[in-house]
Amino acid sequence: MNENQQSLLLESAARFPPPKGVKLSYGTAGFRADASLLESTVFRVGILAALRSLKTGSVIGLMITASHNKVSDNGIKVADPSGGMLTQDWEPFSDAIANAPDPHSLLQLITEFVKKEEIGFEGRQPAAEVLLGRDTRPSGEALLEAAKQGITSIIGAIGTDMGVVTTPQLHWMVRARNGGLEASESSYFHQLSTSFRCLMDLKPEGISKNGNDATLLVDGADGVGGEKLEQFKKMLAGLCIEVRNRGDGILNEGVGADYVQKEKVAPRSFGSADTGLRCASLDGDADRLVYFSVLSNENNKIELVDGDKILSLFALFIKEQLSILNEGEDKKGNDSYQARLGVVQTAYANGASTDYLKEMGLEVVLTPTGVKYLHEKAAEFDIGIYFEANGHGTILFSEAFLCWLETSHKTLLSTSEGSVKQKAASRLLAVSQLINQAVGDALSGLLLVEVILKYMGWSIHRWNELYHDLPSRQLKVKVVDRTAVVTANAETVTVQPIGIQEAMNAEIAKYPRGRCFIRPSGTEDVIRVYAEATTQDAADALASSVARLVDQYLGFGSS
Ligand SMILES: CC(=O)N[C@H]1[C@@H](OP(=O)(O)O)O[C@H](CO)[C@@H](O)[C@@H]1O
Ligand SMILES: [Mg+2]
Repeated sequence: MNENQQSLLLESAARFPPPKGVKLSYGTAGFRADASLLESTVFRVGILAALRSLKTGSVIGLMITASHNKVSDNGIKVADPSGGMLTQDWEPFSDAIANAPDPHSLLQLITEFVKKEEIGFEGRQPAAEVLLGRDTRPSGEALLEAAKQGITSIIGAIGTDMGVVTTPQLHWMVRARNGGLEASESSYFHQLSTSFRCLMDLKPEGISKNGNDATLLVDGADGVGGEKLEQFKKMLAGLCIEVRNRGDGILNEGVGADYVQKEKVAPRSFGSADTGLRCASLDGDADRLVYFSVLSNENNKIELVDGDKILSLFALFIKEQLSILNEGEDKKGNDSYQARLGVVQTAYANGASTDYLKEMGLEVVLTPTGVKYLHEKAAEFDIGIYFEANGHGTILFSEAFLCWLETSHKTLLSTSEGSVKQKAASRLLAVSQLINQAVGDALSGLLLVEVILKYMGWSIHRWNELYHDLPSRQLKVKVVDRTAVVTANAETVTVQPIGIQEAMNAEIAKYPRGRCFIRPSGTEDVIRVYAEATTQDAADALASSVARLVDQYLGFGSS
């Protein structure tokens, strides 16, 4: 780095002093905190994004959002060239610069990192480009400006403001730009609506209705997703959507996918008048989706159709299309492609969903919590479907498989057998266009659910009957130091503190089909406890006894 660059960094960093006594970490999903604490972090992540763009020679994304957190919080996440999450190799650097106490120590960290990563400052003009987006939080505009100043304190880097967008829209745009395509909201809406229409046109004739033609009611969490869907729904012929909570109330307060999934109650503006209808809920930045239906007679209680069931529905549909494509191919010895279809879940997936997927003959892989881990694993399959129980997930298609699919789609003969197969190939190609390949996306996920329900002729209730969830309970325990809990085997086993797993095993053994694990949260200062058993009382009792163990081993009275 030359002297001009160094003095520009020192001068601009001096305008964004970090708050005293606050330690931030990149965490499960970027930096998150009260918005008033974030200006300097966001400025510094702007520098990081510009460096990442220089290093990769590609466009990078920066999204200002705190997702389902309260409206006074905010946060920042980085999108890598593929549109996926920032490479985990750069997380320690992001933590280090976010916490550097003054401009000189910041400059030193940057200088060392640039040298280690061999980042060159010469070449193309502009040398680096970062796409910026934000959700509807009032603090977003000022934070976006701070991020822009971080970007432009790297000479030759520019920041392009994409305005108020959902998190998945921004990731999609980064992926599109790096693939040489147009990165705009209209091209995103165009791709989704075109592939949606294509799938609707390919649904089999004579499917019985089962009530799935009724209006879909959507809870927009009073955030960006509701706004966008209200705009977008006009382009979706054949689907009737009513969006509620689209920004007139307080973001995430008694609304949104996180609230609905964790509390298992209907969000604000939904009630007994909606009993039995098909409803969906988005989170604050529209990267999570759950479905639900209000139960009659019971106070705001719902039938929850969570991420595990969305995953199961997708897996069922994809598997069916693959078997149509491969029918009879073994006998003929043609160039059929045995696509590897796999599903990825975390330990939070309901045990009944994992059993169901295994019974379908699918390869099921567990990873630690956090989309970055699930996404990485899903990318190892030809078709990898991943979902967290909370509704974040997508389907990834390998380049090799898509290439084969496009070729066979073209060459399939228009014999009766060929046309059936050609339709299956068309459906899979349309799914790869509809479903966001960069990151979990509530809007594209919702369209795929809707089209599959239409294809099957299923109501939300029929879908929910795929399997019955085992009763479960989640608890949080405050401890002295949550890093004292160390887990292994995708967080299913606790290796530290020593002895706690054996004590947990003794509790688990008391309940038929009992399952329980603990882990430190990556977004809150707590230990999370998850328990599952054959009855709600048993799941509650198991969770409480393990929470007591956590408190004994690690709580404030333990030392
Ligand atoms: C049990 C649970 O829902 N955990 C969530 C939550 O992470 P924790 O590390 O559990 O706090 O937030 C993450 C980011 O949104 C999400 O990926 C994850 O699934
Ligand atoms: Mg979110």
